[in-house]
Amino acid sequence: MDAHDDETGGTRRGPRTAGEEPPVRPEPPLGVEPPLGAEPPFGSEPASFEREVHRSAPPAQLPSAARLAELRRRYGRGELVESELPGDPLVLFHTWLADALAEKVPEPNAMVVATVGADGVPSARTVLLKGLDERGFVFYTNYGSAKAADLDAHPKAALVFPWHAMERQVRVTGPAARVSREESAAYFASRPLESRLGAWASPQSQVVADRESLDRAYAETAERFAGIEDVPLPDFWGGYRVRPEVVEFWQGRQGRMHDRVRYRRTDEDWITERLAP
Ligand SMILES: Cc1cc2nc3c(=O)[nH]c(=O)nc-3n(C[C@H](O)[C@H](O)[C@H](O)COP(=O)(O)O)c2cc1C
Ligand code: PXP
Repeated sequence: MDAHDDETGGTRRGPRTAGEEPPVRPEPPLGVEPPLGAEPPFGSEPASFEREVHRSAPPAQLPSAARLAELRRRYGRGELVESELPGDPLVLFHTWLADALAEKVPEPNAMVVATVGADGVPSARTVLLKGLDERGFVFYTNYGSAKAADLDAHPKAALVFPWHAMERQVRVTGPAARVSREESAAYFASRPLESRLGAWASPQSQVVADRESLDRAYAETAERFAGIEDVPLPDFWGGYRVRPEVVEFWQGRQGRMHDRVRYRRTDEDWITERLAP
């Protein structure tokens, strides 16, 4: 069964009909993900990124403004049909996440989290969604980070799942609160050792002298916990849960006449509304 035809998903996908233009350019094949845990160990020779991007000459031709202006994609993979939408936005979210996983969207659980600082300035950055249930969307971070300071000042967040390959976007807004220490500890214990050491070693969002000082901090942390398998949860690290109050689903359509459906939480239920694209 085509995942988009799932009745609970409220979305449709079908072949292009006669007379429709083909996409401007065929999509390149998606990269093959290495198996989990296949990354080289911390401190080993980095991937070719640094050599290729930072040490080589700049590309002969930078994209011109005109070329940028021509970059666009014509959407038309699916549609959102109100009569088929589930009453609970999390049901639809799960369907869309499953679709993104099935299509091997890279990092399908990556989401942009926007926060507002005490000074009213917004900030946004990518984090990974690590838990989801009726209570909300969970991510983990350093409680001394800039985003944590923002959430201390304004405990509300906006999330964006940018599933471009699916021609889909999901937006979520709601209050954000720290998860329990037990929940953070359970998640922390599930992380690879090197990431647990990294959490201890990195004063996230602080200015540091140079790369070497970070590497030194990591090496000192590794030494401090040498032989200890159960590296404990730092008290400055843990999760946030964003309780969805508004969830908007966006499906790209032709002519920029996209489908947008917004769910708004009421005392006992959800209201759905269609928004203009
Ligand atoms: C794909 C991706 C996933 C990331 N996941 C996380 C995450 O789950 N938690 C986190 O603290 N930072 C994560 N980061 C790093 C953040 O984007 C950000 O650089 C860091 O949290 C510091 O943000 P802040 O200074 O605004 O607090 C991720 C970055 C990328 C590109
Ligand atoms: C700094 C940082 N903390 C936490 C995470 C969350 O992911 P994980 O728990 O899988 O390392 C990431 C993911 O890139 C990250 O970069």
